[in-house]
Amino acid sequence: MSAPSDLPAHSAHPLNTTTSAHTPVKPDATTAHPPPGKPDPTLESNATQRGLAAPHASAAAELARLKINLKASLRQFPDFPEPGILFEDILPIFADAALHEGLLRALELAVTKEFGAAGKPDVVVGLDARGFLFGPSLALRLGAAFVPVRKRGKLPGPCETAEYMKEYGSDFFQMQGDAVKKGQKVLVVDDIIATGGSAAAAGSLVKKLGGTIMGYVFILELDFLKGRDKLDAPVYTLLASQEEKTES
Ligand SMILES: O=P(O)(O)OC[C@H]1O[C@H](OP(=O)(O)OP(=O)(O)O)[C@H](O)[C@@H]1O
Ligand SMILES: Nc1ncnc2[nH]cnc12
Repeated sequence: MSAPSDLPAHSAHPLNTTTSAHTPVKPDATTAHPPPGKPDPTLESNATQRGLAAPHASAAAELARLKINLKASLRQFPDFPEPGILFEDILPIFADAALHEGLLRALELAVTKEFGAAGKPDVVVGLDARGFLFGPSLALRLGAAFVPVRKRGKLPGPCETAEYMKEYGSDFFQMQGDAVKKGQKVLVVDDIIATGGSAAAAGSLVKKLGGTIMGYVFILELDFLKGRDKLDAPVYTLLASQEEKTES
């Protein structure tokens, strides 16, 4: 049902000897990053903009190259937000215009490949808060509407509510009652699937509103938590991560 990422999980290595609990650790990058704001010529999307696209490069090759660049940019912070959690920081992607563009291109290619047979989604549903970083842009590229799932108390008007457990604690999600119309095809997107509690709660809200879930799309997956087992529609993860619980 799902399409596992084809990149190996990395192990985290401290970059320096500072002992702060929240010092980032970063995998050994295999690719040199361009400075922030400078387009990375290895990203086909930028090459295309400059008229340099390799005409014979397939979508699969482009996706594989984008994934390598994206993966190399991620950082990990041990013991955040609490002891025992190795926090995966996706924000470096958004701090670099070429990586940001590369993420959207990679997701567009992946969604078309993995979910294209089911047609175009009517709605992309993004989860509060990191699903908002790329959900609206992806929706635009796919020609779909964007609808947020928010933490409780943030949305006006009649709402549906679902309580859920996540890797660190419990919370409540809400959607506006008219945000998804009966029968609309919905793609649920978020940065990370850990225990799967957040995504499952979002899925339950979409179904309460009458939507049909085409699938779930994540940038990263903490494989060892088996979160995808909580989801009853196809799951696609762009980049693999943390196959086993890491001692920090
Ligand atoms: O699979 P799960 O165990 O449910 O965990 C995954 C969720 O946890 C994080 O969000 P968080 O609630 O920390 O909120 P934030 O996006 O506002 O930081 C992440 O962005 C996912 O939404
Ligand atoms: N380990 C983790 N890193 C970043 N976000 C998360 N959400 C749940 N678990 C997480």
